[in-house]
Amino acid sequence: MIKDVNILKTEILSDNWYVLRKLTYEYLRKDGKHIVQTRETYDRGNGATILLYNLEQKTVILTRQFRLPTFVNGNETGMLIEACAGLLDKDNPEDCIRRETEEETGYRINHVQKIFEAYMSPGSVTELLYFFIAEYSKLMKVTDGGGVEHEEENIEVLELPFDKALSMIRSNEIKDGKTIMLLQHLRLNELL
Ligand SMILES: Nc1nc2c(ncn2[C@@H]2O[C@H](COP(=O)(O)OP(=O)(O)O[C@H]3O[C@H](CO)[C@@H](O)[C@H](O)[C@@H]3O)[C@@H](O)[C@H]2O)c(=O)[nH]1
Ligand SMILES: [Mg+2]
Repeated sequence: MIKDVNILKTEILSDNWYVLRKLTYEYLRKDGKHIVQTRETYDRGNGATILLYNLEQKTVILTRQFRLPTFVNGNETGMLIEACAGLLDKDNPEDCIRRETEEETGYRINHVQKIFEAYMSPGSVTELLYFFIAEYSKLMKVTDGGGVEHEEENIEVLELPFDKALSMIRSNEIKDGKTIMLLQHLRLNELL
């Protein structure tokens, strides 16, 4: 247990798209000694993610898009299957996820259920991610989705049988943390 954490110095190493900081801080160790350490934090704000599911069809809506960080780290095509997600900007998490759902998947949803929140990479990334689920039906489809044109998001929308999506975790075709957590939540709670 450490306590009395005190930030002594903040340096901005990069402030381009998101912000990379170098922080020097001190804390009180349990033996009473003050320790000084330096760590970097990557701040891209907070985010929200959602899994849309249909009880009758036993299907879920996922997206597929190119993710450069995965391409430079072993993902041959760079394409990643993910639950719909987006950064909060100035919205609250619920408004954000409704907006992102319509932009990325083309479904206009109203009732969303928050299930939990999680730090996804707490050793270096500040982001807190808010997790939601919601039921969808064909009637809620209002556009093709695909993401925001001017941001060149090029998002494909996938409708998959739930069991197929679960098997794609085991086969490593789905290897995005938030997506695995959401699919497992549905199974653990016997929602689908
Ligand atoms: N020009 C430019 N665009 C960038 C850069 N970095 C990111 N972007 C773009 O900024 C947009 C952000 O889209 P969102 O839908 O708001 O966020 P996201 O990238 O889908 O993030 C979501 O998923 C992440 C990965 O799982 C989550 O970490 C995050 O919380 C969020 O839920 C994307 O079009 C992305 O390509 C950059 O350096 N330059
Ligand atoms: Mg997104």
